[in-house]
Amino acid sequence: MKPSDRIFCALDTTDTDQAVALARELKGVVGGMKLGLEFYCACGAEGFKKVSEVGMPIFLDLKFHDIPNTVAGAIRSVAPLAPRILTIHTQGGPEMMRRAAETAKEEAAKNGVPTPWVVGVTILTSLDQSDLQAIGVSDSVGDQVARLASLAAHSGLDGMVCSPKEISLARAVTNPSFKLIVPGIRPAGSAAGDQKRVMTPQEAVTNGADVLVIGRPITEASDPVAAARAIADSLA
Ligand SMILES: O=C(O)c1cc(=O)[nH]c(=O)n1[C@@H]1O[C@H](COP(=O)(O)O)[C@@H](O)[C@H]1O
Repeated sequence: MKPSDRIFCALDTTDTDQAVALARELKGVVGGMKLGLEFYCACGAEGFKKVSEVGMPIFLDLKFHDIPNTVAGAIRSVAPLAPRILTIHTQGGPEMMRRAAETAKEEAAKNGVPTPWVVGVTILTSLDQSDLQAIGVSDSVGDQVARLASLAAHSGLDGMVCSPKEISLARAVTNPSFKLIVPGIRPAGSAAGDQKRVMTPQEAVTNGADVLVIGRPITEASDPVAAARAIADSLA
């Protein structure tokens, strides 16, 4: 695997044509595309299929967070799209995570497509210690991420989403095949925006990230392909 294959570019847009155009330009420069709530709520499964036709792995990031039966149903609904990675929230609890992982396997077999990695979002990278306190979590961010990482691994998930700052803590409680998907990535000098727990792409990979999720530092650059190439080169 080339180092740049680790990069999934977040196409946070409501415009299918724009997403397809950028996916075509970034093909071969990064490893895959991430389509999330903004894109999917506007463009739906049809939009997903158009981006998928470009021929890169797609990370479908809908962060399912509901009761086990509803999350299993949502996974059945998107399974025919054959995403490479799917997100759910670890805070849905162990039974929800177990059902999600089982359903993804069953549906992939039924549809004759590869099973996606079902990965659990832990503590969003836009939150810091004071935000956690505001929602009644008195543990440190690191302790809470480690707790959710262990729960996710024991509940049958393929991996988890965390900030680059918690990679070592997550690794310490999971086995090496457990995938660490890492947003909150900012090349030196780029604006953090709403992200609070950030590191550079190089630092995240050195710490052990399997996948880097990078949006605005690429999509809002004056030359997105050059920006993606510079990030890829920094990993080589
Ligand atoms: O699940 C995610 O991908 C995710 C989890 C998280 O904790 N933080 C986070 O930023 N993300 C996603 O990662 C992407 C980061 O985008 P940028 O901040 O523009 O690089 C967005 O599409 C977010 O939805």
